[in-house]
Amino acid sequence: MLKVYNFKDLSRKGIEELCRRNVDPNNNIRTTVAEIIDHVKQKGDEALRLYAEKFDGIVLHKLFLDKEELKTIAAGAGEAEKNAIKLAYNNIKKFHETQLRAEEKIETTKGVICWREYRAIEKVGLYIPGGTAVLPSTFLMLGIPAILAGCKEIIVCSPPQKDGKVNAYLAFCAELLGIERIYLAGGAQAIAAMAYGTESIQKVDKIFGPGNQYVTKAKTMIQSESQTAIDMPAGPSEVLIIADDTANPEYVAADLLAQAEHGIDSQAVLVSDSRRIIDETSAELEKQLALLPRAEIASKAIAKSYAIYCSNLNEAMEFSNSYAPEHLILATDQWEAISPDIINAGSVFLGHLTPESAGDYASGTNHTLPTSSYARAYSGVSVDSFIKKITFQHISKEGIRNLGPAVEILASLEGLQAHKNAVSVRLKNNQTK
Ligand SMILES: NC(=O)c1ccc[n+]([C@@H]2O[C@H](COP(=O)([O-])OP(=O)(O)OC[C@H]3O[C@@H](n4cnc5c(N)ncnc54)[C@H](O)[C@@H]3O)[C@@H](O)[C@H]2O)c1
Ligand SMILES: N[C@H](CO)Cc1c[nH]c[nH+]1
Ligand SMILES: [Zn+2]
Repeated sequence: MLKVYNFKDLSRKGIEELCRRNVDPNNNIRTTVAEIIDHVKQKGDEALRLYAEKFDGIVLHKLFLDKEELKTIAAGAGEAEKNAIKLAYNNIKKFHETQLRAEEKIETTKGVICWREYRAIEKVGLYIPGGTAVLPSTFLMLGIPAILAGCKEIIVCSPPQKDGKVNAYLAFCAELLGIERIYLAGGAQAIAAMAYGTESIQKVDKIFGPGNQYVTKAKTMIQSESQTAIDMPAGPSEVLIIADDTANPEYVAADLLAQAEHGIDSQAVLVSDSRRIIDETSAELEKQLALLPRAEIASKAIAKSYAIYCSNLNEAMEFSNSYAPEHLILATDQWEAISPDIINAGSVFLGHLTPESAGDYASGTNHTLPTSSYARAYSGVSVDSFIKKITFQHISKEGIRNLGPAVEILASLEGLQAHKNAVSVRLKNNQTK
């Protein structure tokens, strides 16, 4: 069922081809998204209503749900589900709290003190996907670090469901997080609204959150022209599993399918030095797929996925680093020995009993992660994503005497006299006073 490539037969170009995903070769997505962005810029709320009708099949009179409405909707959430959400909330909070650490002040030269302080980004926009599946877990993954960082304005957008509302679990997350409003906007139009502002949605400084190819393309497009930053390109989910002979094919297949069921553009890759594991995982995939409610979606994603047969785990890791997966699972007893060789990955799951789903929901790490090989350069969302680190310095009398002459020379060698003067006038006063 999985198409198998032999690593040693792959040229460099062949590897590059296999690692390429979710490109938009004919610019179809770009063209659609550009139109949507333009329309939202020109027509504001009117465009949001039009797209809600076109893409989500709902005529919206009001574009948001307020605190009272969210409270009523949240009352429909069951106790077991609320308890699971609370457990996830506590673990995610515990893990993210450790990320807020003040840095030390450093005396770089006697009398010259430099340090960094963080300040929260004031206005942030969170996008919670809700097309093929509503993801309350994403609300926790974005809301918790935003609140820990101290962001003042948190705008939340999610596609309206068929009843023109959001589901009870999303509403319950809003209650837990103390977020009093959810805007009913999805797709590229929600991103454009947060980037440019409309009558009801205010422009934000940075947009966060995963989404399908339309959402991700919109994020990358608005960042170059709207003065709104983005967290990263966090598109269709993907997983790469390195599995050796110690792996359990039942677990490996289940982990591949867990990401495949997100959407038809998801990708699940198996890299193994064991032919047996590849064959048995393929058989397991067939078996498990047949039982999945979202089998149609998952089987389309699996059809675009593949396995790589390698001679050893070093080759497997070489392929994985080229692929730069959003999620990397090391399904081997050797995970401790090989994990230092990981160079590119969004989030890593070690050993046979660490399913990727644990990180998706409740272990504590963030599930908003770079896809499409952006894990080469981006990290997943964390509290850091919601803050800016500002540098400070203070120079004393002694400090300017020690540092000033070097700055004067450096300014001269760059031919920047005014820069030099800014030091010279102080040195002159410092000597005479
Ligand atoms: N990388 C990550 O961290 C991460 C985390 C969670 C989810 N995800 C991914 O997020 C994605 C969620 O996708 P989704 O579709 O379920 O929800 P979504 O909320 O991202 O997108 C739904 C919206 O897409 C728009 N849309 C749909 N078809 C369109 C079309 N033909 N033209 C223009 N706009 C269109 C509609 O406005 C709709 O409301 C999945 O691919 C999942 O794998 C990624
Ligand atoms: N796997 C997704 C990140 O790619 C996150 C998620 C949310 N719900 C389930 N899974
Ligand atoms: Zn998932």
